[in-house]
Parts: sequence; C-alpha cells; structure tokens
Amino acid sequence: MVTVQVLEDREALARAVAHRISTRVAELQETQARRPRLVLTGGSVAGEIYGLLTGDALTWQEVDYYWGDERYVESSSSDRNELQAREAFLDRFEVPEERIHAMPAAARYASKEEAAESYAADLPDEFDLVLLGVGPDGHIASLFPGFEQLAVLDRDVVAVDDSPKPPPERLSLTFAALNRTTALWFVVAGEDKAQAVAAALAGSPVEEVPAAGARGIEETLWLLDTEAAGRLPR
Ligand SMILES: O=C(O)[C@H](O)[C@@H](O)[C@H](O)[C@H](O)COP(=O)(O)O
Repeated sequence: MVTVQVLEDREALARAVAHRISTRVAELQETQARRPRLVLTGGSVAGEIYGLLTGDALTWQEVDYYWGDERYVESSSSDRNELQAREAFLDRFEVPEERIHAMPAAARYASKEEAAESYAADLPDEFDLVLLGVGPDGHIASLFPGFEQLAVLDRDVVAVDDSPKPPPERLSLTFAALNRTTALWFVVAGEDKAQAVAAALAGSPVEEVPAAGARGIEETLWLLDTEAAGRLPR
C-alpha cells in the first residue's frame, strides 16, 4: 500500500520521522525474534532525523544497520554517509561495531566492483525498514536517472562512477535489494523536490524518475513537508 503523509515544514517532518522510526524499531523488537534490520540513507534531511532520535540506548544497540548507498571515499572523509550516521546517533547510543554494516570505504578493495561484491555478500534476505531521501532529479540511494545501474536486478550492490551529485564515486543498493523490505519510507523536504515527488507518485518511468521504482513489500510511505508535496494533485 502506498501512503502519503504531509508535515508542515522540514523541522516537523524530521521530528515526525524520528518518532516513527523509534516506534517502528520498538514494535519490531517486541514482535520479532531477530533484531530489526534498518537501511539508512544519506542526505541532509536524514542527517537531521538521525540527530533527533532519542530514547533508550539499548533499543538502538539492538538493531542491524545497513546503508542504501555510500560515497566511495576514504573512511575518515566527512562525505561518508556512515560517518554522518555515526556522529548523529550511532556514537551517541554506543551502538556496537558488529551492528554497523557500513559499505566499504575507498582503498579497502582493489576496485569499487570488488567492494560492491563484498557488501552484497553481507546482506540479509530481507530488511524491515528502508529509508530513502530523494534528489531533485528523482534519484534515490545512488540510482540516478538514465544510469545503467537502474536496470541491474541480478545483483544487490553496484558501483557508480560519475554520479551527478558529488562525490562522483559511489556504491549503491539496486532495486533488487532496496525493494526486499517490509516497509520503505521516502523522506523528502523542499520545493526543489516537488516535481520529482509528483512524478514518482504518478508512476513515471523508472529510467526517468528512479524513485518511482522503489517500494516496500507491505508498506510504501511518502513522508513529505508541505513544499515537497506542493505539486501533488489534491
Ligand atoms: O548519499 C546520498 O547523497 C544519498 O543517499 C542521496 O540519495 C540522498 O538521500 C538524496 O540526494 C537526498 O538528499 P537531501 O536530503 O540532502 O536532499
């Protein structure tokens, strides 16, 4: 089922999403025998959400964290999505290293392709929750309009060379992996995203608007601020 929720502004959105994530994680911990599996996104909205996560450190320590995409740079680079999440909440809650399934940083493998293969080998059969930011061009994770990676369905992780959003070298989950989740939540703020949001929800071709191709098995939720929802039909 596809659902849309609109929050007044960016701050209200970040608060609402942080609350939703906490509630979902706690529910999963109560009802499931295994630890919840959460796929994190990069991007500025995500950074704000992570900073607002509160609650019991034990809750956050008992989650397996994966990433939908990563910038393929040195592990210490401030461009890393991994570092953003560590600084915003993983460090704060002292999440143990074995729960943090970060994508490989540059230089650990001979090539990006090898790094992608190694990350794919570490992925589970199914995720509980995938979070995705959306770019003004409709990209999600590091799957960009017109890029060949959009069509890769026989692998879970791909390398990207020339990302239009810097930095250019990246690793990304494919639709095959992103859509293997019970719930998938888009988190989008800002007027510059309104066209992409409307096009994705209208079912535009995935090659033009990658966000149109991501969905959860049971739940697909668009969490928007008023500006990002500005071009949706009433
Ligand atoms: O690593 C990244 O850059 C991303 O994961 C990317 O897909 C991001 O989520 C969107 O570009 C939205 O980013 P903003 O929230 O900053 O607009």
